[in-house]
Amino acid sequence: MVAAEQVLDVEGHPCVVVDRAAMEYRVVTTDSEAVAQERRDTSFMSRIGRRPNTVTVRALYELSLVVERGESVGIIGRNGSGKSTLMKLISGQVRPSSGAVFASSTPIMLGVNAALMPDLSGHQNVVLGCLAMGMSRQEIDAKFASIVELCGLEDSIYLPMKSYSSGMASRLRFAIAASIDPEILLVDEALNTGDAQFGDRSKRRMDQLREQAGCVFLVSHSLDTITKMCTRVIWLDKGHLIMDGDPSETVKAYQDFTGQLAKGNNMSAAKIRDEARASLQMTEVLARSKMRRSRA
Ligand SMILES: Nc1ncnc2c1ncn2[C@@H]1O[C@H](COP(=O)(O)OP(=O)(O)OP(=O)(O)O)[C@@H](O)[C@H]1O
Repeated sequence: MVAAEQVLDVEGHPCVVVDRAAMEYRVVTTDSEAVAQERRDTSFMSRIGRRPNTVTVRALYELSLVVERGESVGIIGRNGSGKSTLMKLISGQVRPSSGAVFASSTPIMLGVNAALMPDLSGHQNVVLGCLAMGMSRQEIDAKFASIVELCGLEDSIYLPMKSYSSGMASRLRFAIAASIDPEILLVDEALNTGDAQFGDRSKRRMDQLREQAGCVFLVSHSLDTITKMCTRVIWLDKGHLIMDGDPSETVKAYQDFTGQLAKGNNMSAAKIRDEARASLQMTEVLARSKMRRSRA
């Protein structure tokens, strides 16, 4: 029930608008009881065309967000809460099962955007990856040396990708994605691997990109990093949006929640989560860029 509502006029153009987006996956399972339960819970009509041994995984329940230029949005939550799914929806890697996601320009997800070809050399993959991000051949030639320097693969850049270790491949992927200055930058820290030396170099480039970007989304399990770097924090739990607001307040509530869970106080943890969710200001996206927020 709506207790109070307010209309927000969003100034200028938002960078990202998530409009009632939800994401569910159909997955094969060997748990016959789960399949039977799903059959009991769903209508015959909705099961037409589905494979019989599959169940639905709800990665993200309906969620709306408006992110403006200048915002640095941290996304926190336990394992499996939907953080990477939200990032993939924003980057366009996957389409929502329902709802829509709009972006003012192509979002760049550091580390995973480039789909590399194992039979091609690192050099050829740099060219392909950069072309795919919309760069011209001249721009690629001009940036090639700095890409190689960033990934530190001077000795193997002309060798086939299939001869790279997984760390080397992920460094190349990062360097390709980091070679353009995106307006919308997505960083999923869990996806970035590499040794300590690369860690320093990639962090410097990430800081640079963050400063230049219009808006940044950051997934990290380091709450310190999130508090330091973000102007707004979103807490997700089991696919539900729990909190969306001030970094210190949101991180504190999340820490209280996980602290209670760690002590085995599941009821207290659930209370913290439910109270946070009860005071969440829901965003509703209205036609023609008018956004309305109402307190649920
Ligand atoms: N491709 C997929 N197919 C089926 N289920 C998926 C897929 N990707 C994610 N899921 C499920 O969706 C839910 C959310 O996953 P997601 O990766 O978004 O969580 P996360 O918050 O990023 O987790 P983590 O902190 O462990 O990286 C999980 O239950 C996961 O099993």
